[in-house]
Amino acid sequence: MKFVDEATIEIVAGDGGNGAASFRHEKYKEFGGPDGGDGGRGGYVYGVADPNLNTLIDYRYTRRYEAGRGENGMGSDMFGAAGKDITLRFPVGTILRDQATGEVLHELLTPDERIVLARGGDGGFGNLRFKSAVNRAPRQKTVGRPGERFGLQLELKVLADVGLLGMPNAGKSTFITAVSNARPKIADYPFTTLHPNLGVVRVGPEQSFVVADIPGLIEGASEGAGLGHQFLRHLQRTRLLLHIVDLAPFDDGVDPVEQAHAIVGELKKYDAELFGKPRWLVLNKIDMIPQAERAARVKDFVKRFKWKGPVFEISALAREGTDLLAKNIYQHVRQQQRTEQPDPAQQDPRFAQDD
Ligand SMILES: Nc1nc2c(ncn2[C@@H]2O[C@H](COP(=O)(O)OP(=O)(O)OP(=O)(O)O)[C@@H](O)[C@H]2O)c(=O)[nH]1
Repeated sequence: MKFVDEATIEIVAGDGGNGAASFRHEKYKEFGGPDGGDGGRGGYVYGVADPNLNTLIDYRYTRRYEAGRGENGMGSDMFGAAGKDITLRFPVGTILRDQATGEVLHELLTPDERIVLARGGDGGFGNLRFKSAVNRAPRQKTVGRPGERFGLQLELKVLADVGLLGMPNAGKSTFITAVSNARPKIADYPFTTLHPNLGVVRVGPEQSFVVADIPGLIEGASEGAGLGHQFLRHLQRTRLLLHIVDLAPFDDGVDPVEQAHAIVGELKKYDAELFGKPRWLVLNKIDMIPQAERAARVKDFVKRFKWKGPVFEISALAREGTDLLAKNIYQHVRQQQRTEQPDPAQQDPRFAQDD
């Protein structure tokens, strides 16, 4: 299955309602003045960056999004009601492009950011507006203006803060499940991660980060065997890599140190920029190692792997050590984020913040 991260939709803001041409009907008065009200404005289409969404999959099924038309004006000075606005929710990291030109209109980078996608048309004027000293009974009225409409291309560029590395079966999916709201498919055989798993990890009411595994980063992936390359662009902003190691592999004769070296070798070939990111070692499945042996196993691994960076011991399955790790990750990510705020000057004025 391909990771769905692109969709094209049609955005249709509401047309304005027409103005009315009407005259007052009053008893005993032959010619009442004009009383046709204006049409209502058409509904707007808004876009919001929703931190709880991870994919654009829904936009593959429903392609057309239309706001309401403004009501027509009526007699007795009645103005038409505005058309109903609609709000489309996109995952944080969605890039919006004009389908016709391919031009990037906006990138939704900030959680809960709200923008105008398409403006509804203004309502037409009723004949009330055309009354003047020389024309007391105008029949003029205007029709509502059309709402904006265009094809919108969506591309989800997931801004993962943390990338997961590890051999198949190391427990990456289980780790994401343990700490985040994602529900990746988990199976007890290698290569289950054929598309990237993503999760938003919340460590407090307003504190979260996005974790994503890096699929197919196994031997051969750097030659294009896996889906890794496709996914690489989603990891451009990764601030930390977690190298997850199964410290208790089932197969006899499998040395976790050799496996860990293989991953690092792959990473190096795969992408120099990723290789240069800060990396932490996460020793998983410690629940399978008798308590008395754990310290020695960890020490032995670190020594033989010649590892000098941070080390965490966890059981993703039993959720041991996972909260502590998540809190440490958050602090690290936060520190780095402070120095990398998106530049608001890059935003298209047509899509300026709506207030
Ligand atoms: N005992 C134990 N089993 C674990 C732990 N973490 C993961 N597992 C098991 O290891 C197997 C593989 O876990 P996954 O989370 O699918 O591993 P993965 O690294 O995502 O594997 P791929 O999707 O193939 O890349 C599953 O049967 C998990 O239940 C752990 O901490 N302790």
